[in-house]
Amino acid sequence: MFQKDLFKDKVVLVTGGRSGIGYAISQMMLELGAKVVIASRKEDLLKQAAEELSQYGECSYLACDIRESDQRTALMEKIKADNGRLDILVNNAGGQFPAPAETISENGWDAVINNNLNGTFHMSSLMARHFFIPQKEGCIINIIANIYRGFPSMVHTGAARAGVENLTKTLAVEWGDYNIRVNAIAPGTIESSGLDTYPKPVQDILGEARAAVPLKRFGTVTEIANTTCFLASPLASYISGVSLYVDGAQHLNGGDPMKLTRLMRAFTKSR
Ligand SMILES: CCCCC/C=C/C(=O)SCCNC(=O)CCNC(=O)[C@H](O)C(C)(C)COP(=O)(O)OP(=O)(O)OC[C@H]1O[C@@H](n2cnc3c(N)ncnc32)[C@H](O)[C@@H]1OP(=O)(O)O
Ligand SMILES: NC(=O)C1=CN([C@@H]2O[C@H](COP(=O)(O)OP(=O)(O)OC[C@H]3O[C@@H](n4cnc5c(N)ncnc54)[C@H](OP(=O)(O)O)[C@@H]3O)[C@@H](O)[C@H]2O)C=CC1
Repeated sequence: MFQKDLFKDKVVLVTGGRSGIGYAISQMMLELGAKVVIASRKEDLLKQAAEELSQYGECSYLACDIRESDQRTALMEKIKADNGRLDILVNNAGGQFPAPAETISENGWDAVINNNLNGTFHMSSLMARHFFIPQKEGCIINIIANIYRGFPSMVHTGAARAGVENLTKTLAVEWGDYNIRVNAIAPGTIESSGLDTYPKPVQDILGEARAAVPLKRFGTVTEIANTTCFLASPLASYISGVSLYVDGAQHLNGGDPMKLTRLMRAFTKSR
C-alpha cells in the first residue's frame, strides 16, 4: 500500500517488536526499506523474532527491559555504535493484567505504571537527547490503548496510558523546537498474541465484545502497523501531538464496560 522504499535508510527502534503488534510494525517497516532494531525482555524469543524478521530486511535486536535505566542506555549505545542515528522510535512495549481496582497491590500498580508510563517516557527522553535533538529530526509513536471512557478492569494501565496520551501532547509542543513529531495510536481490541495472555474471564467476553464494536470485529495487527507507518512517514509530516483511535469506533460504543470487572471479581473470589 505504501511506496516500497518509503523508509529507505531510516533507522527504527520498535520496543516489544518480538510479538504481536510490534512484530507487524517491524515487518512492515523492514518491507518498506527501514533498518529495524527490536527490543524486549525475553532474549530467546527476541532473537528468534529478529532471525525471522531478517527475511524482510536488516533487523537487529537487544534484550532490554524498558523499566531498567542501564538496559535502556545499553540499547541506545548499541544503536549509536551500529547505525550512528535513530529516525523513528515506536514505544510499543507494554502490558498489564485485568483486575478489579480494589484487588491491585501496590507492587502490581507500580509494575504497570513503570512499564507503560515510566518506561515510555524514559525511552523517549533518552533517544531524543542522544539522537533526535542533535539530528534536529525525529519521530516518536506511542502505542497506548482505548482509554476514552477510563479502563474498567485495568485502572493501572488506563492511568498510565492517559499519562502517555498527555505527554504525547506536551512533547509534541516542547520538541517541536527540534523538529520532532510525537503522536500516539490508541488501538481498540486487536487480534494479537497479547490477548492470549489474558485469563478466562477475558476469553469469555471476547465474542460479546467483538459484536459490540460498531464495525463488528476486532482490529488486526496489520491495521495498527499501517497506521504506524502512515504516522511515521512524510505523508504525516504536519501531524504531531495527536492520539489516533484505531478501533472501529469502539471508544464511542463498545458494549458494557463493567462486564469484565464483574467477571474478574467472581473469578478472583473463586480462586
Ligand atoms: C477485552 C480485553 C481488552 C484488552 C485490551 C488490551 C490488550 C493488550 O494490551 S494485549 C497485550 C497484553 N500483554 C501483556 O499484558 C503481557 C505483558 N504483561 C506483563 O508483563 C504483566 O502484566 C506485568 C506488566 C505486570 C509484568 O510485570 P512484572 O514486573 O514482570 O510482574 P511481576 O510478576 O513481577 O508482578 C509484579 C506485581 O504485579 C502483580 N501481578 C502481576 N500479574 C498479576 C495478575 N494477573 N493479577 C494480579 N496481580 C498481578 C504481582 O502479583 C506483583 O505484585 P505483588 O504480588 O504484590 O508483589
Ligand atoms: N492487543 C490488543 O488488543 C491491544 C494491545 N495494546 C498494547 O499494544 C502493545 C503491544 O501489544 P500486543 O502485541 O497485543 O501484545 P504482546 O503481549 O504480544 O506484546 C507486548 C510486547 O511488549 C514486550 N514487553 C512487555 N513489557 C516489556 C518491558 N518491560 N520491557 C521490554 N519489553 C516489554 C513483550 O516482550 P517480552 O515479554 O519479551 O518483554 C512483548 O513483545 C502493548 O503495549 C499492549 O498493551 C493496546 C491496546 C489493545
